[in-house]
Amino acid sequence: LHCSAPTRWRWRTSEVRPKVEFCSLLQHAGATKDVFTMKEVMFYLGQYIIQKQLYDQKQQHIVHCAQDALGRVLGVDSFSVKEPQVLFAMITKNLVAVRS
Ligand SMILES: C[C@@H](c1ccc(Cl)cc1)n1cnc(-c2ccccc2)c1-c1c(C(=O)NCCN2CCN(C3CCCCC3)CC2)[nH]c2cc(Cl)ccc12
Repeated sequence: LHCSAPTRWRWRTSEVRPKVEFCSLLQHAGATKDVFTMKEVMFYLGQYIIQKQLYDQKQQHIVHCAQDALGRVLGVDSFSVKEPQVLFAMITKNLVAVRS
């Protein structure tokens, strides 16, 4: 089990406030608020990646974001969705806990 990934309970209950630029990405994907559960953050990020076609057509678990705001926010040119720990570490840098 990925110890750094939020436990299932925290996934749905604790709320986070994304930092400004990160929040505009989520709103681009259809979010209409500025406080989310982690589950919602991941849902909207998934939608963002799909809408902007950032995933590799051949290897669909690879996301290329060097030319996108997502890359600036996460601080990487690409990542694999098969490395949740790496992903959570990058994403949590852009979140402020609201209610643990
Ligand atoms: C299990 C989940 C996940 C969730 C969290 C983590 Cl840390 C890793 C992985 N996941 C598995 N593949 C994806 C994925 C792959 C390519 C493009 C978009 C999403 C996702 C991601 C979801 C999501 O909410 N996923 C719903 C079901 N997915 C199935 C895959 N579907 C895609 C398959 C490739 C072709 C496009 C659709 C999209 C819906 N949210 C994410 C946000 C980011 Cl920053 C990165 C990845 C995802």
